[in-house]
Amino acid sequence: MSSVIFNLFTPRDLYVVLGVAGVYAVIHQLWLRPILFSPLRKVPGPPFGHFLYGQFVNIMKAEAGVVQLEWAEKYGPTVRAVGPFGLERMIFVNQSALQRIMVSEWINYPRPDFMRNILGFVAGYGLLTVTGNEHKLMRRAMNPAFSLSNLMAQTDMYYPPLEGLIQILHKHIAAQPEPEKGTEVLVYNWMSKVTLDVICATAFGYHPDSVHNDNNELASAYHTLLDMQSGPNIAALIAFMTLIPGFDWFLRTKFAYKYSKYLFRGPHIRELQPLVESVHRIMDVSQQMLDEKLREADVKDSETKKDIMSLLVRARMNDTEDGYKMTDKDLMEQVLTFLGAGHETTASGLSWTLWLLATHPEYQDRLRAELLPVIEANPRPDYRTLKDLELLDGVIMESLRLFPPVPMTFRKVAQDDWVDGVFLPKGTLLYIPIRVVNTYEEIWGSDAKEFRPERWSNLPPTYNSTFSLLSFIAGPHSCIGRTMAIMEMKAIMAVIIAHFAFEPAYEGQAAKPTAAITMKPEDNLPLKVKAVGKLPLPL
Ligand code: HEM
Repeated sequence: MSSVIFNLFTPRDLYVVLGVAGVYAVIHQLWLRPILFSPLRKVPGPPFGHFLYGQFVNIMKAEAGVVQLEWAEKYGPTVRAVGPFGLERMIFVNQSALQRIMVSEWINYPRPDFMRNILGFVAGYGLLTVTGNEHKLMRRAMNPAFSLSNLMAQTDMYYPPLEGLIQILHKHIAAQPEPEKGTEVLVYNWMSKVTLDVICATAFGYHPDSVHNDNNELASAYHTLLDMQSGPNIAALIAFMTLIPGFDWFLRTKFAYKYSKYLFRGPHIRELQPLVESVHRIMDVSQQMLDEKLREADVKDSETKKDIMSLLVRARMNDTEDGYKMTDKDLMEQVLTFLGAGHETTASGLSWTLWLLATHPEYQDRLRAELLPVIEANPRPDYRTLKDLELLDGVIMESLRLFPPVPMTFRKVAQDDWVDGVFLPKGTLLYIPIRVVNTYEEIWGSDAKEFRPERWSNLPPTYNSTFSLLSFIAGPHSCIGRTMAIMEMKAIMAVIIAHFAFEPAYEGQAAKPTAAITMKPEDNLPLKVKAVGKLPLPL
């Protein structure tokens, strides 16, 4: 047979045929499939866009979620858009679709590989990356550490770093030539230090004191990592992770760390050097924290420790019904996950809350009036006290709604399925529209984009407690740290607003959210801060 083919075609002819087939495959992937053949081509949505990058260019230019919200408002709750290299993505806003994707059929909608690789590399191959049965078992093992009783017992741990910040800000202001005029601070940087100290205390019983210590190893490594978070850098990382199998694993090796200066040179790749270095520095400190936990586990008084890792290490010693046990390696990945998932998200949430209060002074004054008597009575309010403060609750929830620290996430279709009457072929990419749903007029009303904390005391009839606020998403992969994050934000906001007033740093200042994995302020949010009230300085 092969000799017949060789008699018909010369090797040159074969090269030509292969070349033509290759060119056709590229044209098919880039244009013919999305325009003519894809089963999704008739779903309403924006035009094709850039000939190579589709709508990706518009997405990258805008704030996270804004373009997608415009599409949902223009084309309806089911939207299809073409991304880079002809790859389509679907957006579903309706509750029925979100219910299927995130809750009832969640196993058929895992996180896509590129996302798991990136998350695994920067935030550990733990709960954020596992899926299916492995996820069920891991989550079950971790749930008790996030129980309400444990969170209530941890509230006290929020205050030492916060009180350190209060003292530093008072000193800064007092040192100004005209203290009554206040001083300018980079709000995000301070919130990031406080939340790093809080997560280290609550998750590991470790006290880096980054609020006082500018050179703290962990804080400076995160600082480098977060400074690199930009749309183009994330896009480049996605491209590397998709095109080079095992690339995330390679970046984690000691070899990549040791030779990063030589390996990562040249355009688009040089950003990998600080990234690899900071991830390895974070891994080194995480390993030290874990070693300490494992040593402590043998000590008798470790029974009294309430931090999350102590609970996980102790739980590992007991037999479980399903026989699931975390290995030392699993525990190490969880350390990275708690640091990655629980620190910067909360810092961004707090920063956006202060931005909203700085630009809505009437709410700031009302909030302070609610908080002052509480903080005067007890400078370290407990869980129940914080939970019952109505305006504080409205302010935090409204901030998480308008500026969700994770503005979107992705899922892929594992097996062909139908959602809201649309056939989704295996492999289709789904954009989970967190910020879109949070500000969708059909759910929230015509003032959906406005900051109106009182709406939380009188929610619209279209509101659904699981699917109308997606800041922590829904279903088995929803944020395990949700209650902890809200509590921590409330405690920090209560004390800060009782002590200080915040104003925009300059006239015409605008919010500048990054369009990367998390939505932090691009300029680290400069704000003017002034001392208010006559509360005693924390000891
Ligand atoms: C305001 C703060 C926070 C926000 C907005 C937030 C948001 C989210 C979102 C949207 C997800 C789902 C991501 C996805 O599936 O693609 C998630 C998952 C997760 N979050 Fe959070 N988070 C916050 C704080 C925390 C804290 C404090 C912790 C832990 C101490 C934490 C730990 C996790 C973990 C482990 C997951 C993975 C859950 C799973 O797949 O089972 N988060 N978070």
